[in-house]
Amino acid sequence: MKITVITVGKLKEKYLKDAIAEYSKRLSKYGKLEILEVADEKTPDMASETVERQIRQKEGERILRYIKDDAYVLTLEIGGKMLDSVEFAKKIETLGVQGKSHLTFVIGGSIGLGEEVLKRSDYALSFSKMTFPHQLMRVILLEQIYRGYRIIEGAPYHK
Ligand SMILES: C[S@@+](CC[C@H](N)C(=O)[O-])C[C@H]1O[C@@H](n2cnc3c(N)ncnc32)[C@H](O)[C@@H]1O
Repeated sequence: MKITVITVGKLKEKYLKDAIAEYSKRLSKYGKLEILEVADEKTPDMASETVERQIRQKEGERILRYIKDDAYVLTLEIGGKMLDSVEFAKKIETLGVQGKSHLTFVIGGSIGLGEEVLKRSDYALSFSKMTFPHQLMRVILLEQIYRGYRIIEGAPYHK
């Protein structure tokens, strides 16, 4: 299975880069992983709703260019469906059985995802009602995908 993670903005902190490198290495056993970064837009401190919508739209256009027609798209949304780790593992496994061999996860920028990206989504996935920084969200997502594969193969990691 191929997994693409589309994110907004460049990862800055070394400790996050190290964590991404570690989980990318662990995940390489299970398939091809690619992490794509699209440029973020500068968000003014006191941006109006209209300006924020325009920013989400611009970032969204960049995200959509990276989404392949055959990809099954999971957008990360606070208001999406919450799964526990076993359910998430089952979701990945079931998609594989259904022949969905290319999963694309999309993490929004600091003000979230635009409408057009949400429309392209096949599944809205929530990691809780709490808001996580988008850069940290990458690490949490990769760890959960790795955990999912370990659960699927019955390995002891998730205990
Ligand atoms: C800082 S958050 C954006 C907050 C923005 N107000 C919103 O509601 O989307 C950046 C991105 O991280 C992801 N994210 C943050 N917390 C999340 C959560 N609990 N579940 C799923 N995704 C989350 C989403 O993709 C979000 O677009």
